[in-house]
This record gives sequence, structure tokens and C-alpha cells, in this order.
Amino acid sequence: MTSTYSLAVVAGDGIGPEVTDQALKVLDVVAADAGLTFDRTAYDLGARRWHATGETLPDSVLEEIRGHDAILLGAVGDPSVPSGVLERGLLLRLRFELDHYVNLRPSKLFPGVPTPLADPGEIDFVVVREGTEGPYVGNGGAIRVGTPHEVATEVSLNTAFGVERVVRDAFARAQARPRRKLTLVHKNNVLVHAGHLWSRTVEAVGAEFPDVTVDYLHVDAATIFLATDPSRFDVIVTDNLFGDILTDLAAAITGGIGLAASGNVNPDRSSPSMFEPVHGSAPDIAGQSKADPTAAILSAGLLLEHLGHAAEAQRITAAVEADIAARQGQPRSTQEVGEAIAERVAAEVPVA
Ligand SMILES: NC(=O)C1=CN([C@@H]2O[C@H](COP(=O)(O)OP(=O)(O)OC[C@H]3O[C@@H](n4cnc5c(N)ncnc54)[C@H](O)[C@@H]3O)[C@@H](O)[C@H]2O)C=CC1
Ligand SMILES: CC(C)CC(=O)C(=O)O
Ligand SMILES: [Mg+2]
Repeated sequence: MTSTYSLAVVAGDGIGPEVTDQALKVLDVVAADAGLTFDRTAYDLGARRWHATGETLPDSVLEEIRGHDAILLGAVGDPSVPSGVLERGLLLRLRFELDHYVNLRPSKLFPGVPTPLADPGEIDFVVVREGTEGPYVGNGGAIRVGTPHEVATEVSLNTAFGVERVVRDAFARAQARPRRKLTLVHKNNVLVHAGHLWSRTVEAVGAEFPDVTVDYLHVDAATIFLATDPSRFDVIVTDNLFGDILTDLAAAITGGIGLAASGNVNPDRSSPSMFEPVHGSAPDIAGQSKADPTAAILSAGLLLEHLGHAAEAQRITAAVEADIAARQGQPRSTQEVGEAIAERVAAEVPVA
């Protein structure tokens, strides 16, 4: 198995660099024990570069990044930059250009984690969010801007090809899990064109996975069940926008946004997959060492798993789980949390 990987690091804005530093610290410990090498290239992309050059993601940089084995991203977006410039021009461009059509967002309630739910039950599900289509493709426009007669559209794009490939991925993931259950979340009572495409696709692909139980929820009802009965979920497959919203809620019920990891996966491996926390750049706490780096650290674990190092990924999960169990609510800095998790990983017996 390959033991040297090239890793593109896009730390980004706000708390992005703070949490990414800690993720790299933990990754280095695991890598050293496992005999893995990550040749890292840091990319200066985000608000600073935009202010200095007007660039979000130059083509040449995109091509360089494309040549790596994987990408670790912090977060993107800054109040000094018009909303959408970096989110669309950098983050979404990476996801679209690198064909990250599976946005994988696991949610697990670790023992000892405070949750706002009185009776959470066992929470362990994964959201498979479509990553390259939906309302995020920029299929819209505006006329008569700034007038009382302004008209703005943002049309959701859903293709049979795009829906089928992500649904197929979600079924495969459901089949590999003990409960083998897949829930389609959409709004097919109102968004009938896109919704019916999703429903028909789930029905057709589902015929190839007879041992996976399938159900359906409208997205509004899904939010109810995430708050009242989250243990009913195993694999959720949904579109780009619904998945974005549902996974912030999923984070909130499983200990908070500081714990939620994600992978922007290209299952075909035709380009590098990108791993990042679910959260954003959190300008309200940036530069204060208050950010929880756990989500970034767990995202590095997802990166290891994607590269075929499941045992090493599990070492990170175990160290995080132990750290969370030991948290007594006392405030710790970003660096302290990262250091504590790195120490726990180092103290574990490495897998032979
Ligand atoms: N993947 C990405 O790069 C994303 C970027 N964004 C961008 O980030 C900027 C801020 O967006 P918001 O809507 O405020 O979402 P956000 O996720 O950055 O912050 C929401 C709330 O969660 C808190 N928070 C986030 N991460 C945390 C952490 N690791 N530890 C402790 N608290 C944490 C923040 O302090 C804030 O109160 C915007 O420019 C937005 O477009 C938002 C989401 C994802
Ligand atoms: C900033 C958005 C483009 C992304 C987002 O909120 C997310 O992927 O969770
Ligand atoms: Mg989001």
C-alpha cells in the first residue's frame, strides 16, 4: 500500500488555520507511527489573497491542487469579503471542479457528549449530501437589481446522472452498515420536478439493494425527527441544500458544530477528495483560540480512512472519544484540545 501521500492544505479564513494546525498535528502523530508520509503543500487561498490580488482560485492553482492525493481544508469566508465570493469562487469551485459528488457527513453521539435532547437514544447516522448539483450550481440571476421590481432566481439543477450516482453511493453505504436503512429526504410534495426524479431514482436503484430498507421524509418533517427521534436514521441521502441545513442540525444534536466532520468525496478517485469540518470560518471567535478543533481532527481521520488507512483513522476516533469523555466542561484553548488529542493518539498502542 502506498505510504507517501501528497496533501494539499487549504487552511482558509477565520478559525480555519487554527483548527487545521491541530488536525495536522494529530495527523503527524498517526502518520509517524504508521510509517506514512504526508508531503504537504500549503495554499494561500481565501480572504487575504483576494484582498491582495483579487483572486479566489486561479486555474493554475486548481490544477496544482488536482495533482495531490487528498486535500485538507479549514474553512472559507470572511466578513471583509462580499458574501459568496469565496464560498462560491473557492470552496464550491473546488467541490465542483474536483467532482466531489458525495458530501459525506457522519453524525455520532459519543458517550459523555452534552446534547440538547432530553432522551437522545443512540445517534449514529451518516448524511450523504449531493455535492455538485442542486441550488448551489449558480443557475440563476437577477434583473432590476436594487429596485422595488428586482427579480432574482436560483434554480436548482438535478440531473438523472448526478442523482443516480449519489443515490447509488448512499445505497452501497447503507448496505455496508448493520442497520441497512436508507432515508431519502426531499420535498417532493412541492418541488415535484426535482423531487420526483429523486424518488424515482431511489426506487429504481433500491431494486438492486433488496436488503436495504427505504423510507422517505419531507425535509421539514425530517427536522422534527432529528430533534425528537434521531435514532431512526441510518443513512440519509439528500440534495445539496437540504443536506447543508440538516447537517448543522445533526451537529447540534451530537455535541455541537465543533465536533462535526465531513468529506467531499470523489468516489471514482478521478480527483483528490477534500476533508473539512462541517462548520465555517466562525469570524465571531476567530483569533481567540476558542474554536474546537475536534471536527477538523475527525476530518483528518476521514481522510485517512479514504486513503485506505481505516485502523489509523480509528485511532483518531478513539482518541477523540476518550478526550470527549474526559471533558468536564472546563474551557480549553484550541491548542490545548489539539495537544490533548495528539497525546492520546501517541499514548495508544499503534496498530502493528
Ligand atoms: N465549509 C466552509 O468553508 C464553510 C464556510 N462558511 C462561511 O463561514 C463564515 C461564517 O459562517 P456562519 O454562518 O457564521 O457559520 P459558522 O459555522 O462559521 O459559525 C456558526 C456558529 O458556530 C460557531 N462555531 C463554528 N465552528 C466552531 C468551532 N470549531 N468551535 C466552536 N464554535 C464554532 C461559531 O462561533 C458561530 O457562532 C461565512 O463566511 C460562511 O459563508 C460557512 C459554512 C461552511
Ligand atoms: C459555505 C457553503 C458553500 C458551504 C456550507 O455551508 C457547507 O458545506 O456546509
Ligand atoms: Mg453548511
